[in-house]
Amino acid sequence: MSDSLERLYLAVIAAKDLDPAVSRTARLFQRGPAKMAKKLAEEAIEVVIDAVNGKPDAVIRESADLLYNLTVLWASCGVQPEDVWREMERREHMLGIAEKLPKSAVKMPRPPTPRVARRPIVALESRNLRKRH
Ligand SMILES: N=c1c2ncn([C@@H]3O[C@H](COP(=O)(O)OP(=O)(O)OP(=O)(O)O)[C@@H](O)[C@H]3O)c2ncn1[C@@H]1O[C@H](COP(=O)(O)O)[C@@H](O)[C@H]1O
Repeated sequence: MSDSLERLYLAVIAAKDLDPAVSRTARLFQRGPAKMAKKLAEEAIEVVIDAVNGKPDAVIRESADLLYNLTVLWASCGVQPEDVWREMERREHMLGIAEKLPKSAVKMPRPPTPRVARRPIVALESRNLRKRH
């Protein structure tokens, strides 16, 4: 999967300076990051709608459009696919470490003890009390 995304990213980089009249990618670069972000968000919503409506074939097609628009946005903000893979590897490594830790080593923080407001202690001594007659 990462190979095909890298090829797509390179195709996007190669197309971004073409004539906007013939290249959708060049058109997106001409319109700028806000337009790219809008297209990405629209594709994400289409994926979500198709998934909720139980249309896996449409989810596949819209996911391919989503990934195309994601690579366009990466390219526009100077993010390379390797940067994303590196972050994914970092997370995988961190989770691997967490899985290997013995359960006893993982200390759960204690819930804070509720603080009860104390009333001042007043000594009641009967000899100081005046008797009512
Ligand atoms: N991989 C893709 C790719 N995936 C999806 N898309 C396009 O993105 C569209 C999704 O956006 P929309 O649903 O909004 O489509 P639309 O409504 O028909 O189009 P617009 O209103 O946005 O013009 C799809 O219909 C595809 O045409 C892609 N366009 C280009 N590429 C690749 O990008 C590279 C550069 O291509 P050009 O941009 O054509 O130079 C080439 O390698 C292409 O294969």
